[in-house]
Amino acid sequence: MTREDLIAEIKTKKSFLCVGLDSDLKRLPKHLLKTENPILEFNKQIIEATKDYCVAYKPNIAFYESMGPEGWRVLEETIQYIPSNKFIIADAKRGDIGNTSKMYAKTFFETYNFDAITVAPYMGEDSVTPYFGFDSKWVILLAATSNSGGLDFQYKSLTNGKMLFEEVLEKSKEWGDSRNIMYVVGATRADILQKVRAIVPDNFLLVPGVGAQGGSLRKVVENGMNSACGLLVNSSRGIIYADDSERFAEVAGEKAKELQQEMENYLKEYSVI
Ligand SMILES: O=C(O)c1cc(=O)[nH]c(=O)n1[C@@H]1O[C@H](COP(=O)(O)O)[C@@H](O)[C@H]1O
Repeated sequence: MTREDLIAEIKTKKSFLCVGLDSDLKRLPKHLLKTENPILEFNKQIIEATKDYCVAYKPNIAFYESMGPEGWRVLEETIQYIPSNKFIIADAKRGDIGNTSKMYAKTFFETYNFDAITVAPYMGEDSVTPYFGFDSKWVILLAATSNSGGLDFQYKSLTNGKMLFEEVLEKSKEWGDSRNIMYVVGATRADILQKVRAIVPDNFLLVPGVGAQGGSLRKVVENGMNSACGLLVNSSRGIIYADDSERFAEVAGEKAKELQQEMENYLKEYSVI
């Protein structure tokens, strides 16, 4: 999906919500366990219930890989089920030497037709640039992650005075631009979003960490929204596991709608729509 199409979808849906499909057999509503393919059934019902309120879906690959070949089949069928106007992110957090990265890119962009993949930048330029040879596909580089361990390296100062996450943003601007790179900045890191925006004013940011991890959507918007919105805010557990009864999909839809309505207000407040 192109940047123009993504922005158009955000304006049409009045939403910058990404629903995370971190689908775990252990957390599924019990009645689904009787169906032939519980995870696929769960995903389909979640997608049906949330598709009017979001612009993106983010299957976290670990949840599918962990099931072996059957997990990859469920992943493929899930992607096929997602409506074509949605931005689909492979949350795979890959990163390797160039020829291996190229194979990861083929896997997620060609074999599975994702729009974007999350990539760890630690191995540098030649580990990231192989993802750029694909039309309308995106790299989402980890910059300032939402987890507590994110503080171990990402905020350390380098000899040039910059923090490591700032260096990731600066350096990666030499590799791509706002048409093919997004950055992960956790909602729990809203305090550094202004620093992020000073370096990458135009790029989209993937912001996980609202809901279950406690990040504030308002703070994210105040510090990170730009004139094209520039944000995809993810919630996984807060939506998909909001209820574990037979009403789980309905409740997931309600949770997604609540976030969409808050987002619509911000999009209006910041004159994006
Ligand atoms: O790349 C990500 O999506 C990601 C980066 C990050 O810094 N923190 C983070 O939580 N994530 C992912 O975002 C999702 C967050 O899930 P919830 O906390 O359940 O909303 C999970 O799939 C995480 O793997």
